Amino acid sequence: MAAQASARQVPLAVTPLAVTMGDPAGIGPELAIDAWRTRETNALPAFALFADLNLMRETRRALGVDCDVVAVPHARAAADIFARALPVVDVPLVRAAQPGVPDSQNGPAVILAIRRAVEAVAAEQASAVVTNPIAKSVLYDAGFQFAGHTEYLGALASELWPAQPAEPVMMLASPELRVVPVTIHVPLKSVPSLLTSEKIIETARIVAAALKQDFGIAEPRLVVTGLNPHAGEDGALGSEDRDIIAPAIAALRSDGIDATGPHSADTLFHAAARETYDAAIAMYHDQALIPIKTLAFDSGVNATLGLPFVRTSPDHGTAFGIAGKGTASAASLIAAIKLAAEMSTRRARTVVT
Ligand SMILES: NC(=O)C1=CN([C@@H]2O[C@H](COP(=O)(O)OP(=O)(O)OC[C@H]3O[C@@H](n4cnc5c(N)ncnc54)[C@H](O)[C@@H]3O)[C@@H](O)[C@H]2O)C=CC1
Ligand SMILES: NCC(=O)COP(=O)(O)O
Repeated sequence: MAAQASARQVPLAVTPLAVTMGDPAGIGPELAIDAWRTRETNALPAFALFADLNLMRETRRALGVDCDVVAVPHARAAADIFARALPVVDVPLVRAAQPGVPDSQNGPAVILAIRRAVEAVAAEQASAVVTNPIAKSVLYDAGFQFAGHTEYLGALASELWPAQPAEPVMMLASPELRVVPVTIHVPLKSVPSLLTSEKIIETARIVAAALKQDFGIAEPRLVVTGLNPHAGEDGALGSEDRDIIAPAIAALRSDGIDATGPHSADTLFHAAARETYDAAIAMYHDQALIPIKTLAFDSGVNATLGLPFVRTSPDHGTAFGIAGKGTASAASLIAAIKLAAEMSTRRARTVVT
């Protein structure tokens, strides 16, 4: 007899989120303090910050804000402390961070904070991961082998959840728009050779499943962009649209997925067009991210789909130019924290054991 599926209810109210410090010289530390300080007005769930304890105390002191910073031994302990203090799981840096001055010597601690946060979810001490921005080139100098969080989280998922599939897909989501780049952190000149029908199909399947599971959309509508101007103009302006993208859409449709295209990317993001779909699958990074960062820089959230755990992040980067000044907006981090809580709540309701 087949094993009967049953829903496992994770007690989310007492399972904090795991938030990472990001680059300690960027705006991540001050945004985490800002998010904590607005926890009541923004109705934020409890979170534990995986960061250097001294960094957080120094950041609070430099900003001159009221925020008690308390060390906790693990993420779950944050639940009892969050109402009165910012709970920090200490991940020590090797050198004191200076706002706006990235230091690759601190790269290993930045990477370790991400790993520790994911391990906390694997150990059911945290319900989801929210990452603050990292500077990729600084981490590359420290020997980081992955293009960004998205790719690193895919590797961590395979290591920590070996029995579950992990195919990380980047989505940027806001109330105005959801976009997904099929190719992510690659040079523009490599995009045509990396695009395959299989990659587009796999990405779109993951997006359709996530729109149902994580966003509660029963019948997701996808649009797929072309690669070339005017989606190739019947092959006159490039063949990828006709030979790679169109067959992928046909395969998705025959699988019952409501996908249309290839559409001209330049006319897919105006207000009336956005009403016609739940997510736009784009062929490369800037094709997807320019429209959402233009429309929704403050509310945009980067979510990694296709993993056995929930991960979100603000849509912006480390903003070294304004780090330490206390002027950075925490709106996108706050939106990321809220979305992580919503996504993990939805998943907890449908976890099958
Ligand atoms: N999730 C992540 O880890 C991401 C990391 N990055 C990294 O960030 C670094 C810098 O990238 P940039 O392209 O310069 O993008 P950026 O987002 O750091 O900065 C772009 C512009 O937006 C402003 N800005 C960014 N966030 C802001 C905020 N919260 N409040 C007010 N103004 C804000 C900055 O001051 C700057 O003028 C790169 O090394 C990149 O790898 C970029 C995007 C995402
Ligand atoms: N431009 C988006 C970005 O760089 C975020 O990448 P990741 O670090 O979340 O993979």
